[in-house]
Amino acid sequence: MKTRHFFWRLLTYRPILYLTNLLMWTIVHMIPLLPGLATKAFFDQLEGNITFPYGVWGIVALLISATLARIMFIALGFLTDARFRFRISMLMRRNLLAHVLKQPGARAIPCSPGEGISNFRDDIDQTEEAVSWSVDGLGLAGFAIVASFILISIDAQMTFFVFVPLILVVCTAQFATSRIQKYRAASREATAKVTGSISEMFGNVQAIQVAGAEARIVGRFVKLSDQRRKTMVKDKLITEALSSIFTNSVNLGTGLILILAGYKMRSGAFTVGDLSLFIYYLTFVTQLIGNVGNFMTYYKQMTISFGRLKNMLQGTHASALTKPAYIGIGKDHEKDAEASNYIQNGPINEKNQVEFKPLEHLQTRSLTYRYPETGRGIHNIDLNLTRGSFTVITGMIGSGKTTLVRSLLGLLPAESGEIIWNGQTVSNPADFFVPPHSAYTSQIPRLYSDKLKHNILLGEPETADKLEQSIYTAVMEDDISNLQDGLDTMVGPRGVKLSGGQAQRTATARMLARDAQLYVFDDLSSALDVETERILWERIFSERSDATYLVVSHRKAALTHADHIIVLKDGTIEAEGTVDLLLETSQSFRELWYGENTEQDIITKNHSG
Ligand SMILES: Nc1ncnc2c1ncn2[C@@H]1O[C@H](COP(=O)(O)OP(=O)(O)OP(=O)(O)O)[C@@H](O)[C@H]1O
Repeated sequence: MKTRHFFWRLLTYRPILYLTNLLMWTIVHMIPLLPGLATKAFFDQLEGNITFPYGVWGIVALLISATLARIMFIALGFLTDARFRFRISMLMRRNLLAHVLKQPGARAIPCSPGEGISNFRDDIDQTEEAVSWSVDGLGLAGFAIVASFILISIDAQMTFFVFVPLILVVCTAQFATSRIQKYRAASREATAKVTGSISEMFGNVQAIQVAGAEARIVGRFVKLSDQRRKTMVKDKLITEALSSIFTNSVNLGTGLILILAGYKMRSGAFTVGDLSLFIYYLTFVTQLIGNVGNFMTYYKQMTISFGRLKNMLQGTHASALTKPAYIGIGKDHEKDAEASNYIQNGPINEKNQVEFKPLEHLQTRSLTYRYPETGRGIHNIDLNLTRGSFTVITGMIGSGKTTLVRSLLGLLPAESGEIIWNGQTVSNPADFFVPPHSAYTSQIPRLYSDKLKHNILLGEPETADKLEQSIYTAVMEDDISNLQDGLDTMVGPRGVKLSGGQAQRTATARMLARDAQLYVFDDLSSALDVETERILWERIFSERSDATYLVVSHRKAALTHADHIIVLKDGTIEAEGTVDLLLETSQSFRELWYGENTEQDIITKNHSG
């Protein structure tokens, strides 16, 4: 989609509101034609060139009325402008957020969270600004046409000198366009890097402290800030230079009018009234030039912002940004068919519309995903899970276990292959693999700054039985009784007030608080001791023996329960079968099995091999 199409879609998002806004600002810009003529009449009356029917006071009354009317229309214009611009920016932010939430979880945004925030804030503001400035065009053009007509009829030569600056400025602005784009893109990128760096620093304070890396991190931040300073100065400089060209070319025009008028008035061909009209209109021509210049600059800057917003969409058509949707303000939403659905189900209600199908058999055929950055991942994976089975995926570090689980669940977009649930292909795994079809605990638990209870329920209705049961199964009951506020304990940002094991079990309890056909665990062992993990599996089996399990682990506690084990190596299945079979046939499996207490040896061996 080209920038102009995007721009047009924004203009027509709320057509009546836009047209009302356009009308208000057209009147605001056209009204000055009247006081200009009244001022000319005032001086012509004083000079005795004309006789105005209501005398000098009639002219003064006309001037005051025109000014008051203009003030009123400016006020109305601001009201309509605010209503319009906030609607379009909210629509874009809403649609962008909905898009991010719909993306495969592990690839939701193509940049750091800080850069993402910068896209949401600055690029949308920039777009809103450009669209908002477009309402001045019609009124200013109308003013220019009528004013030129009047001025040419008085003195064509003088009129030329009024409009020379305008022509100059338009040419200069066109010439400077490529520079503006270049500097704006650089300053946006530098700002996004600084924001990204701040968010990374805040998110990793502990890692920075324990590595004693404060000085280096601050040094990097200073470097990024310095780059930003340089690009911002260039950006600001060219913007201000253009604006100064706009203003000064008009000043030049005024000077020329005064010199020319002096000569002409001496010969009596030009009246004081004519001069007042030229000077009066020139003020508005100044505004016209400034506004045209501003609009051109904002439009160019919007082109950059649009490019960055498209990048956030990761290949989805840019019309997704302007798709009409419920935005939560104004009366319009009541008419919006989506509104009631949205309020009940949230922005990604497709998930709730997938028909529930109890699991009998789950397969993957030739499932492949490679990370674009490294080309590593998984290749041609065939999985077979039957109802009630316990399948363990194991393998050395970096062998592709997490990638496999994420690709299956739609958290990564599979490059090729098929996922088949009860013989039917799952077309959109990200929407399908959620409760009640499946529940998932990731390797790194994601907790929110909220009560422990709310972190487990995460929006599920609070039923004491379910909460208690999931806490017990996740072996958390002792931890909760030892916490000062029990289930009401605030866990802090990202769960920092909990130990790694407590956070992992909170995430497990969250998963178990949801009824699901398939439970997927990605490596509980990273934060659980062997004994706690053993108890956890025992409780899970005694309470949910009918469910199906897919578990990433290299611990005996999980491997001994497995009906089927898959050994991954370099993203492909190296061996599969039961513990006994694999102990006989797979060297990698033997290393994992016998090396449980010497994991470091395996890591070293794997890396050196
Ligand atoms: N976000 C990423 N971008 C690029 N490459 C990645 C990314 N995540 C993982 N990889 C690469 O893909 C391969 C498989 O990684 P994956 O995380 O699936 O392995 P794993 O077996 O789960 O490892 P671990 O046991 O450490 O959890 C690795 O070589 C890794 O370097």
